[in-house]
Amino acid sequence: MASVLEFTDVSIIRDHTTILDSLSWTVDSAERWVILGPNGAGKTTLLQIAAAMIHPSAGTARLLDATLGSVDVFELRPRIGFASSAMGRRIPADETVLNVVLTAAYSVTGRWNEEYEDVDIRRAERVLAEWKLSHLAQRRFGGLSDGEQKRVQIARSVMTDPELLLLDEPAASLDLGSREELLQLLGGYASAPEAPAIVMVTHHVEEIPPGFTHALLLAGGTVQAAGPIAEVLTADHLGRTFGLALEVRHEDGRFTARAS
Ligand SMILES: Nc1ncnc2c1ncn2[C@@H]1O[C@H](COP(=O)(O)OP(=O)(O)OP(=O)(O)O)[C@@H](O)[C@H]1O
Repeated sequence: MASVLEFTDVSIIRDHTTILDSLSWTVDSAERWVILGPNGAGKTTLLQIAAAMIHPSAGTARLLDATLGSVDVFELRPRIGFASSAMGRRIPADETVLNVVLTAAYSVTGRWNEEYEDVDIRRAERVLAEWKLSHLAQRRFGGLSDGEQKRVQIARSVMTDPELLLLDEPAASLDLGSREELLQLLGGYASAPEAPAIVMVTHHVEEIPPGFTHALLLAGGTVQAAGPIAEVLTADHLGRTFGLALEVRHEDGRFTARAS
């Protein structure tokens, strides 16, 4: 199994504050990771390094066999899919769903004057079908529901067939039906052997799709626990990470947690 991400003693320091503290972590190509931790733990910052958007202040971050700092990030980024609400806000509201997904092939948001190839259009249509969006292909992005917009952002992030897929809180703000629909799609995608390595940040264990294999718990910029999901998402580890006594259940590939 090849590693797609390898962090060694990675720290991020901003304004004299240590946001990530000497973090070491490896993700292999067949693994699907979830990152959990309280507000301000450093989850989004960690994902930004994994997306080659920021460099470590100290330590070494290797992504897809390249070391950040000695590689052209503009060559690296198209190989990494990234969906977050911050990126969603940059998508023009009047763009059609088909074009939002299609423009990923050219790493731009908004369709300007690119000439698209038939092969890209066919792939975009296939990706839309995979994420149950075909019926919305000609609708404007800004007019979609939150749940539909999240699915479009994920479809866009997988359009380039990435080797690493990063998802920052994909189920945040969704109603129960939209969340379950998204988790079913994500679970199906994650379970396919040809899917890329996936790293997903979430606030809730209930939002972890079935098929995820590993978990990393982060608090105060340090790793509290990391490894196979069933060994990490225990009442002990989660309780320590969130600072309260918890009861955790794991049934049919899904987790629930509540104060005990
Ligand atoms: N440029 C910066 N300068 C100073 N502090 C920063 C900077 N960027 C982030 N931080 C701080 O670093 C900490 C970690 O932020 P980050 O967004 O990574 O956390 P998070 O775990 O994703 O939080 P949340 O769950 O609330 O989204 C926060 O306390 C944040 O205020």
